[in-house]
Amino acid sequence: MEHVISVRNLRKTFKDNTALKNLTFDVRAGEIFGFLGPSGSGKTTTIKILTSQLMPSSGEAKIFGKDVFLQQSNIYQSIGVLTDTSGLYERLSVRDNLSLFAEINGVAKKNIDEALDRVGLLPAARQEAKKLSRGMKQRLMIARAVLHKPKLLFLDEPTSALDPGTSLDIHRLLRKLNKEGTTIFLTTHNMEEADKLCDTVAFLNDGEIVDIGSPQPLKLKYTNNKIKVILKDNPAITVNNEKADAAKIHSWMNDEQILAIHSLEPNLEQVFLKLTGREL
Ligand SMILES: Nc1ncnc2c1ncn2[C@@H]1O[C@H](COP(=O)(O)OP(=O)(O)OP(=O)(O)O)[C@@H](O)[C@H]1O
Repeated sequence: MEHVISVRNLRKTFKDNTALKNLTFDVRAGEIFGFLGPSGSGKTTTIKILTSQLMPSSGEAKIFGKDVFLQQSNIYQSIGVLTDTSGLYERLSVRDNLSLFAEINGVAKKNIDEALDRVGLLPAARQEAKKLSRGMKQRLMIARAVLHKPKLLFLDEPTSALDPGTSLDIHRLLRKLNKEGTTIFLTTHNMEEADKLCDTVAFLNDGEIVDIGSPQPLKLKYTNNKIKVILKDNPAITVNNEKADAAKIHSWMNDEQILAIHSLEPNLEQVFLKLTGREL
């Protein structure tokens, strides 16, 4: 499998503060990769290094097989970066925002309407940016990041300031971009978002990856192997998912007592807590 991002023993120290300690991970072509961690764990520092905005103290970071620090000028052709919603020209229209951005960055303008269409903003092309909702602004920022059709898109907390409905909208958009072939690297501290969107998640704590994998296997790895049974005349009863407790479930079933059975598989939030002792 082709690796779009390869990071080996990456370390970043700011004076006496070690923000990243020996990070090692790979991102496969075509996946949505979630970099999860609480505030201060090193997510933005990692994105900055991967997008060659910040030098690491040591280690190696490659994008499309090329070292990000040796090939700086080429890297921006294959990546798109969205770090926050600042930097829009409030008084310009949606289309003119992209047009000016294209001019400043030497990107062809022919893709503007296609980019607006991809993010569902074509009908709003003439609207002034300052009149857009937060979600629409975020879409415009995404359109800006994908204007040159990058194969890899970096998103730092893409839904952090959005309400749940608008976040869902952005999730749908990211899935669409991913289906069209864009590999996505996103940071978030929203575990539900990561669970729904990501093919792979890496848990970052204090500058270290404490576990990495697909959400479902990760949750199963840390499951406590319990099942919750809700009976007609009783509160919920927790039993072990083991042979010894099978007879109990069988007998409740025979007596038509069972209203519902739930596995007690942990969510990613609980997995993180189990791994680090820290909430997000
Ligand atoms: N320019 C800097 N100078 C000094 N320390 C820094 C600098 N940038 C980041 N740090 C420190 O590095 C650590 C990681 O910060 P980083 O911004 O990468 O975390 P984060 O996971 O992105 O947090 P958040 O979710 O709040 O954005 C923190 O302790 C932070 O204070």
